[in-house]
Amino acid sequence: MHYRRCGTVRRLHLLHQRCAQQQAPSPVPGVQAPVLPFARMPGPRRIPLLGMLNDIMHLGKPAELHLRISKYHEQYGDLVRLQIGAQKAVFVRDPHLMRKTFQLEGAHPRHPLPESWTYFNKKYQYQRGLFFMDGKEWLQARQIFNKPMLKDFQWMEEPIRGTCEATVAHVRQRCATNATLDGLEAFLYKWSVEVVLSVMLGASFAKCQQSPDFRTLVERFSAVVYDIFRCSSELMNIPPALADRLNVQPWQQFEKVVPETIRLATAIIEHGMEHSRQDAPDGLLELMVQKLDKPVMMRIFIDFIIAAGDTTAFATIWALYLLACNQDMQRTVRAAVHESGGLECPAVKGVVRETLRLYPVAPFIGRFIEQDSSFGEYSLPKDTLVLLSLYSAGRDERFFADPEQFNPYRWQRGDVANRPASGNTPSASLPFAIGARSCIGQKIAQLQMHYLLSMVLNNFELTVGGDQQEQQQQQEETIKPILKMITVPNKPVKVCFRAIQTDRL
Ligand code: HEM
Repeated sequence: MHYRRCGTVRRLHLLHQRCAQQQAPSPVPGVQAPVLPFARMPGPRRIPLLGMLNDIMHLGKPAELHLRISKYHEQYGDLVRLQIGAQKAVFVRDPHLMRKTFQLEGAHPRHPLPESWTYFNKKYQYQRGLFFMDGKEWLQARQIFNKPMLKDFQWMEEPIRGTCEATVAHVRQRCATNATLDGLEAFLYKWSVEVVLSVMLGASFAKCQQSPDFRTLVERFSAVVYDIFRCSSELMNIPPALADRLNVQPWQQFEKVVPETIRLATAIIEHGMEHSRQDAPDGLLELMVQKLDKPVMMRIFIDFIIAAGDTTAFATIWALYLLACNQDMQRTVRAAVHESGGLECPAVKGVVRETLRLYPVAPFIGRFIEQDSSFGEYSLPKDTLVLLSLYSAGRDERFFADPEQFNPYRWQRGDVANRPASGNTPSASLPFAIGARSCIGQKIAQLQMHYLLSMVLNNFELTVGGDQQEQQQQQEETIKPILKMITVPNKPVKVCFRAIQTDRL
């Protein structure tokens, strides 16, 4: 599938780059380039009288923020200064400065939080998990999970593989009569929730799954976690205090589903603990029970599931979509999976990296800067919010050759043919962030996506949009990424899974 940057925009971009180069202070060997004041950083002008209203208007529809920011980068360059309400903010597209952002985050990195959640947490004095913690409390909790989840994570392979096998068997059943898997989002949500539960409970998860009560709990739990995503994304369009005051429907629903999630999560944990293998505990829950009080354990557990649900489900939808739209590449990757005989061959890893480059689930990772610093040629005041423009950087031809092309092989070392003259720049795509506060679920997400995609390629041929060629073309042409907290398709993606003869999973 090709998306091409329009010629005029590209010309404007090159023109701007040239102007920026001309304006930049000329570097004299041995002499540090002068640091320009923050106020000189380019960006759209703020009209003082309109203040906040102007900020909101020039940012446009929240669902299209990634496009608006891309336009600003075309217009102003790799750094764009913006005032968002009272907050000084900078959008950055340059890979070197994106990495530098994580060096400026300090020992207890702070990131922006979704307003609907912070409002809700405050209203109900509700304590949350890792994503919402700060300072020492965050660091203490985080240190418990770094080693088992990011460093020595091999123990997670078995439970995750088991859950993916069960999911693919389920797809086979459901697609036996109708190749289009209806309700793909909800289906993959349940899979994400089950994967995290299998990591939490270890081998006991399969045992718990034999109980119909437990299965009903998990089913219900996945549904409410999905509801949470739906309401919070609708609440993006309205300040939460106003949503609460007007008692709008998504707010009412939000207030209903959050306590329900807690109730169900408690029931699941209690069931899991009751049935866990006391002789050989092998899940994360065991470690949490040893190291954390029950209330803290609960909130971290629930937040793992909330963080896992939408991110992995939608990243996988995008991966399936890209494979389904690119038939030749799909066949090549399938052949590579067959040849490797495993579930994590470089081609499949490339599919995941490529998917997250084109559709970064979190398109604007943010960090508040800990102290006055220099940033490129500018100074950056303490507490400035730096936002990484992952969507724009991932589609920039300076960093990726033929950037709109889905090419999982560009990530393989030594693949000279697919490298741009200036080289591929992997650090222009940081979908899980880096540094002390990067995604704690990165390995879970990667393992589960590698396994599921390999199994799917072994078992099915993927197409989009239904049986008719016309329907397929329509889906390819009209599916666009929009922001609903994370990057999602603007309408449901229809993927057809046509079973192929195989003796492997
Ligand atoms: C494709 C899937 C995923 C992507 C792209 C993703 C991306 C991210 C990113 C970019 C962050 C950093 C956000 C920031 O600092 O502002 C983050 C944080 C986090 N992620 Fe993920 N994530 C994914 C899956 C998961 C999964 C499966 C889990 C389950 C454990 C998870 C749990 C978390 C948690 C708890 C945090 C907060 C960490 C902290 O603040 O210390 N994520 N994720």
